[in-house]
Amino acid sequence: MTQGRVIGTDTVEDARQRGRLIVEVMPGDIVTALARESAERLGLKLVDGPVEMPAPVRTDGATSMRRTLYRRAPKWQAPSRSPRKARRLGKLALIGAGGVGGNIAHLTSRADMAEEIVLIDIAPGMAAATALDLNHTSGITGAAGRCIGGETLDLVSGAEVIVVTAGRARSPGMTRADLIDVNARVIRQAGEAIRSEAPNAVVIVVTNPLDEMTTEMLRVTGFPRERVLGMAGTLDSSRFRNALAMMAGVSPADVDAITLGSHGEEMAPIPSRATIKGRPLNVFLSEEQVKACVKDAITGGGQVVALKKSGSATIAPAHATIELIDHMRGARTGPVPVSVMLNGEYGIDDVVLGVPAHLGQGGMIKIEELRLTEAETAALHTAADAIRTRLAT
Ligand SMILES: NC(=O)c1ccc[n+]([C@@H]2O[C@H](COP(=O)([O-])OP(=O)(O)OC[C@H]3O[C@@H](n4cnc5c(N)ncnc54)[C@H](O)[C@@H]3O)[C@@H](O)[C@H]2O)c1
Ligand SMILES: O=C(O)C[C@H](O)C(=O)O
Repeated sequence: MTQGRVIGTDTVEDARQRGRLIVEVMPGDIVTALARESAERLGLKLVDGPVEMPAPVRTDGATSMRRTLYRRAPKWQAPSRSPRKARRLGKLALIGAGGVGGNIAHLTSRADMAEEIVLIDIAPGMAAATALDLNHTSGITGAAGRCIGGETLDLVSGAEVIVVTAGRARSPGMTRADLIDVNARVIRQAGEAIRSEAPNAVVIVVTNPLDEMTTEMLRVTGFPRERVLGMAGTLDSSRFRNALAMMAGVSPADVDAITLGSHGEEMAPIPSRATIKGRPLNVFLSEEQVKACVKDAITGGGQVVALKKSGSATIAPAHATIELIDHMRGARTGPVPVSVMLNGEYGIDDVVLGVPAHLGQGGMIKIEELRLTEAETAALHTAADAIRTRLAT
């Protein structure tokens, strides 16, 4: 008996809404014309395109599907993908060399991602000490990139990419929004130095509250929106995937999921676009279980804060920042969640919000507008309104 599998959409209605059918061929599948016939009967539009075959696919002689089927769903994650040939950055500057900045320095230095890594921190001696410590690893790692550290912001001069983690982290009982005043001052200082010393840089803001601080960085530097990005979506999406993988008892590499919206109370994980082993979540999880995973993603940062008592997560945020840098230097491709100023995308104007976008050497290339459910779209609008309100008060 032959089999044909049509997967990658939650429901037929969802597939209709998206206007396309996604077929994924897995090793060992027998592909027949059955899927095409079923699709046509259901009135679905098929989108032809190449499908990467993970392994040889047997066919039963039916001709219509062969090895080229339908375009794959976008992949939001790539934990197990082998790195493509990537560009090495020139000068990478890290403003803030604390928990997150120090981990970013470690990861970038270990992977020899930049010719020069400059750490800047107002804490006396701290950035210089970390830079020296990292240089001491080069005899083991063979990394050729040099690290330097100092206390003054003019060290950003000529940087190609600048990551800003300077500022206070929250303590138990605080929301990220509680940091708005204290950290806005830090962002203003950093932004002014960036504007004068590194006018062509792409800036990745990490400091919280993320969307508000990215807005402030845009305002102070006057840079185009393409060059001021906020990191949070890659972290929140990783947390969402981790929660789904644990709940379903599968490897995180089998989970594809994205989180959009604000990096705050109004975070918006997107279950309608999530898959496990290429299948909709409801194949593996109940509605209640998915809700629990959504909650886990939203509260993930707070859970770490509660456990640490002082300070917040540092390791996953550093990896999530590397994901953005990797997209910019060509080590990864495809859309990635990032906070950017919206100019009408998703029906939202003049607010920095987490959305999927393609990144390249000069920062953001293009925002990808996903078809979301009504509830998910409403969640984005709620997040946008909340950010507007916080910035206005
Ligand atoms: N966007 C995200 O997903 C995300 C994730 C984790 C942390 N964060 C945020 O990142 C920020 C840093 O977190 P952390 O854990 O690294 O904190 P941390 O306290 O370990 O490090 C912050 C560093 O900034 C330095 N600093 C403060 N003001 C400065 C200035 N004007 N110039 C240069 N350096 C300055 C401090 O000396 C300190 O070393 C916090 O605001 C935190 O909430 C955001
Ligand atoms: O939770 C925090 O305050 C830090 C960061 O935003 C995170 O999500 O880990």
